[in-house]
Amino acid sequence: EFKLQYGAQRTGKRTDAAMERWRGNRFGQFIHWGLYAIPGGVWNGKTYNYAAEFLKSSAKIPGSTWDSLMYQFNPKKFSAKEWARMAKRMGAKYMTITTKHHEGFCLWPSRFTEFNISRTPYGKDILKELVDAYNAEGIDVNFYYSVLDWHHPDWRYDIKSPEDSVAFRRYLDFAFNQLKELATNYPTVKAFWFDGTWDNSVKKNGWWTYEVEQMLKQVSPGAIVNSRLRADDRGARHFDSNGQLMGDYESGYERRLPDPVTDLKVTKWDWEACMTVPENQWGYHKDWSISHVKSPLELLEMLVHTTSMGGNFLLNFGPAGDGSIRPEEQRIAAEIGSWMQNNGNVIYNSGYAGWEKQDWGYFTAPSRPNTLNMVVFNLPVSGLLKVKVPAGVKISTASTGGKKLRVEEIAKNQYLVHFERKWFAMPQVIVLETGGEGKKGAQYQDAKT
Ligand SMILES: Cc1ccc([C@@H]2N[C@@H](C)[C@@H](O)[C@H]2O)cc1
Repeated sequence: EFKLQYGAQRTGKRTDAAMERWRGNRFGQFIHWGLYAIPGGVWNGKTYNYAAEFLKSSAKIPGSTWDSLMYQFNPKKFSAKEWARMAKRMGAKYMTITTKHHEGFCLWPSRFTEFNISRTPYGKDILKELVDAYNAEGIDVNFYYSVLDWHHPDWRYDIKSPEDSVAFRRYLDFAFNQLKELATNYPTVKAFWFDGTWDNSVKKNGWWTYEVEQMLKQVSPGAIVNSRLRADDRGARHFDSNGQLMGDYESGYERRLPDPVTDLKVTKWDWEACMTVPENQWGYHKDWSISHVKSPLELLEMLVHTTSMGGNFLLNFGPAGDGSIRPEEQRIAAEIGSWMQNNGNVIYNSGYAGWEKQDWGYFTAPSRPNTLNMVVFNLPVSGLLKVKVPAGVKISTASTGGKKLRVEEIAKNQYLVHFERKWFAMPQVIVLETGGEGKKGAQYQDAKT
């Protein structure tokens, strides 16, 4: 055990109302929007295949050239209300917006840098427009903030000299002030999503990450921070040197999900996975033909998979420089939304059931006791859905769309739910009622071999 000053401040899940609301929201919309959306991955007629929000580095663009994109930022098609309505139709309960990505450009009129929205032709406070529009739709807003800042002269990747220390301390003060400004000026914001904290400079300043967490929770009671903000006294990140999760939820799953059989450890804490629609594009890229683009159903399965393991799913949208949402993303919002309309109850306020994963799909446990959801993605040709129950649990009924299904106990703690043998265009939900005692195991004999 290490004696830590800046390690985990709590063990176990937070149980306060703000965290229960964040947990119950389950499904969020990530939005990456900044100057990078203007070139959209193309520079001087050349398409760069790496993530569009990294174009400055992949195309080796000088800082002054990149920063002058600010004078072009004037999204004629931007409507915060339209974005919020689309997110509402999709069934998102929260939205996480990049207030400042690695490029350092701020979507709000920050007092601490000129590199912000007020100096663009657009001029207005985009963050306020988004917070107001999404909150008006009943959707919570969270802020993404990149500690890594390519624009700020005092940013350092590592601390190699006394000058680095002095400069980086100025940078940490700047970032602290910006975060306090965000928490103060946008009081309805519920959570802070930190990124760009992997460099040695931040790892050597775990104290600062601890102070930021404390400040945010003082300025904004109930505020939630992700584990990615945090480094401890010894530079350990996400989990402190004693293995305790720092921050309020684990945010290590980026473009990947935990395995429902081998990664069940994640069910012990709150966590969130964030996901791109293409293989690796967070900001708007003009050419999506360069990689696989996930379909609405692939993404819907990821949402259910995540819920089944007690996590939140943050699905990314990258609006174009003119503020429009590309057709692929509109279709995703519409198709996922059509299913969530009727089946959101298997996602919202639902989580890990603790039952063994089966091939046909996922279990989710609603807050109602003695019921369980089966979300079927892979219907077997037999139409028979295998269910293994924890010892002593009995399934009393199974129904889909209010219609009862035959439930057959075939071995100790094992059932088959008899489902229809036909093709379905969307995942099917079966509600199980449990309770009472399973039949005594006596009638099932183990083979003597
Ligand atoms: C190597 C790497 C650095 C930063 C990222 C950023 N984290 C995601 C949440 C996006 O913001 C991406 O730009 C991704 C990969």
